[in-house]
Amino acid sequence: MDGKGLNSPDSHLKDRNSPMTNNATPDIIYTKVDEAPQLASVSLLPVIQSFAKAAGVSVGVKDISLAGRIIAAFPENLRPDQRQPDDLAELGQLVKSPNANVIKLPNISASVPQLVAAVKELQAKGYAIPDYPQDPANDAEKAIRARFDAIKGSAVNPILREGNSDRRAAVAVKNYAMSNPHSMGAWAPDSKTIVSTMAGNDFFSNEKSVTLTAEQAGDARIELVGADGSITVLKDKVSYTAGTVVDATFMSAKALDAFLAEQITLTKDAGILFSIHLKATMMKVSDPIIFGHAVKVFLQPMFDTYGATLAAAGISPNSGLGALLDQVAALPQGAEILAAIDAVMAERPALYMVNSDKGITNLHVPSDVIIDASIPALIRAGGKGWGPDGKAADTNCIIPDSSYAPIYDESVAYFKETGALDPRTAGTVQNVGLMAQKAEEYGSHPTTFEIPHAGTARIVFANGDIVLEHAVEAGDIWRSASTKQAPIEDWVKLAISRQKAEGCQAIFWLDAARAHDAELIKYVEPILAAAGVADKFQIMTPRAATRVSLETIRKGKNSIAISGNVLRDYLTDLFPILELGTSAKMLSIVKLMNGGGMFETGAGGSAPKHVQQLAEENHLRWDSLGEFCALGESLKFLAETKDNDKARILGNAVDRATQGVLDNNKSPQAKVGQTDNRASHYFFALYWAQALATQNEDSSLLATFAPIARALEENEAAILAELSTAEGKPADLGGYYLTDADKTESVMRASPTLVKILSVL
Ligand SMILES: NC(=O)C1=CN([C@@H]2O[C@H](COP(=O)(O)OP(=O)(O)OC[C@H]3O[C@@H](n4cnc5c(N)ncnc54)[C@H](OP(=O)(O)O)[C@@H]3O)[C@@H](O)[C@H]2O)C=CC1
Ligand SMILES: O=C(O)CCC(=O)C(=O)O
Ligand SMILES: [Mg+2]
Repeated sequence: MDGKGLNSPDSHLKDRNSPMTNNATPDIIYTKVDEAPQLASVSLLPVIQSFAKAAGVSVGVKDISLAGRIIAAFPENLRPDQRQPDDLAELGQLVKSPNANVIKLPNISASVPQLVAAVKELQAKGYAIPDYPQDPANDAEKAIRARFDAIKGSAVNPILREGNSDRRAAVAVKNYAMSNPHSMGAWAPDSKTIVSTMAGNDFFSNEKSVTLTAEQAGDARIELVGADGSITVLKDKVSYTAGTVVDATFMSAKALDAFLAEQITLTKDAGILFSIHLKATMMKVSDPIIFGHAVKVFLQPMFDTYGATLAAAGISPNSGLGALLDQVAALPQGAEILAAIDAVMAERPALYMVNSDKGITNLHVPSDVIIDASIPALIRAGGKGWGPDGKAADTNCIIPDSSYAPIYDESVAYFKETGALDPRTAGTVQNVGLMAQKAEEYGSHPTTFEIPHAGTARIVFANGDIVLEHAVEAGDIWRSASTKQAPIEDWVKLAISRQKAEGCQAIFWLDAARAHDAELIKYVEPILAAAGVADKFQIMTPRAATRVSLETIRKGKNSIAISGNVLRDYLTDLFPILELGTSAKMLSIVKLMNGGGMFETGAGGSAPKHVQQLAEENHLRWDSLGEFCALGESLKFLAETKDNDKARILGNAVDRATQGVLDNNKSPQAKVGQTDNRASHYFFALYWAQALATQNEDSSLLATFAPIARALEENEAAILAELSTAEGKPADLGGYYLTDADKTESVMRASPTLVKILSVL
């Protein structure tokens, strides 16, 4: 793709996006993202657009990629032809309108190393984007840094997710997984794998929470009162509405460091791998700091000697060992410090590896090990992580904060006791997640602070009330999160309707002993009682709910986990990865609170490993099943909201095509020579056209698609041959964050025969 917005006048795909040429909002918005899902879109989107166009449905594109967002943030630095509009801001408005119908693919939530790399690539391509100021020295740099900070981490999802989350495996997908089980590692009862978490002085144990009265609502201030009474304003204005649940908590830096030091010793003594699992992208302020502590404590003897030198050179451990090694190498004392690092590493426990062939450790990049995907993959593998010797080994999974660690601890304990889950017979755990309007920790970015000096951190509410305050020390990580009343009520109602639809077990994963959860329970119980459905639901701590849910699905039964935002994220990778092998196949619906719909594709990420494989051997293993499911839902939603019968027929045909891809085993596989993403899109198009050609509800659609189906059938061998000619050889995409449009197109649309057949529509 080129750097221009896909809806900008000269953008490459624009010419084919004819529905975008008129000014009306397209019926459906598809998102341009990054990495593997974006590569897949270059092949799949033209299929979708041409089929939809033939049915009078327009599909437009908005660019929410990392590169696109960076370009949109610095218009004054760029030539007019390089600029592009702020599509994310536009989409952020659209999702608040009842007309919204968005298909949202996973985008990069960038860590600092990813952001820096993307900027470097753009600069090399002639975009005069400023450098990311690691340590802003003046107001101008602070302003630049603020723009980058708005792009960093989970900057897209919190803006678009104006509704709560309904994630589950479509019935066809679950049935397929049961009859075609993925491999599961065996769990040994004597596995030494453990989950370790802080015993106190963390976010969980320090949490305080309050539901605001009308008097307390309004503009509040967050401040730090020093021992001498001096007041440092941390945030001068946060606005709250009545009924909002506001939490405040902190993690003690001293307690964290002591915990990490203990874990290093414990891991070494146990002879297992050391691994830390965080969400440095979604918790973009707190978790990179925690990650930095881990890097620092791991390398403590080196920091004791050279810490001041590193600090003077502006080198922070928060960006990870990878960046630190690069920066240290450039120092005059570089060789000496690198030798000191090697000496420390030799004494430390072996590290869990991201890529043992390339020497990339758990501590290299804060966004390489993302807890929602990393721990489930380890559990799926029978509790094994990869060590530096390239061999699988038992692992200490360190999750500093204890709020959510119990779900993994209980899973590990359960599988040690009972052995791995059997995907052939397991039921499913669906999720209803509280997520709308930046609920809970999701929205805590602007209200998280690394405390500059000892004192009392507190929130002063509009009427002067101070109900949330903590004695803190320098370096402590203090954070406040809030959850509005309307999203909470909407979430409980969504849970009621999902439970009614499924008729299965439904559990609110809430801990009455946790301050925040206790406030939520005060909302949940009366709503359930008023609806007369209290007996259909249970409320359990996350640990107890984990055990009960695992026992339920082991019996082949189903459960609905009704959870807060972080657990939504964790559970919608954990259960799918165990049940289906991956979370990419999930149906992920966001019922927008103002009436629109957003259909996310899968529950996972942007699979950087897959891009690497494509570049090395021109095989893309990305599975677009999530996109197929989202497309079907989006079309059916369009049919309902706009009373569009053709959209309904198109949507039902998508479901049949998806079923066809599954039944005929046409999903991508891992190796060169096997079906890949592009070939699976051909089969999807074939089955979609066949479904439209064999329905009897709309004769014009039948007339349009019968010849298309025939042409696709007749040219199967030619198309597959064209798609596979380049397999096994390197593929040049002309970039990573900003790939070259023509090069990417020639890789991803490698069958001229297929392109020609679609061009008829
Ligand atoms: N909603 C969003 O926008 C999300 C974005 N992200 C972003 O994605 C990036 C990578 O995150 P990470 O935690 O590594 O998670 P990913 O889900 O991208 O990757 C984990 C692994 O899951 C498997 N996988 C994921 N999707 C697919 C798919 N469609 N088809 C086949 N396999 C798949 C792959 O494993 P294998 O090849 O071994 O089968 C992959 O290596 C980060 O930048 C993160 O911020 C992450 C989560 C959600
Ligand atoms: O927003 C993000 O950074 C990641 C979101 C995610 O992982 C999810 O919603 O499952
Ligand atoms: Mg996730």
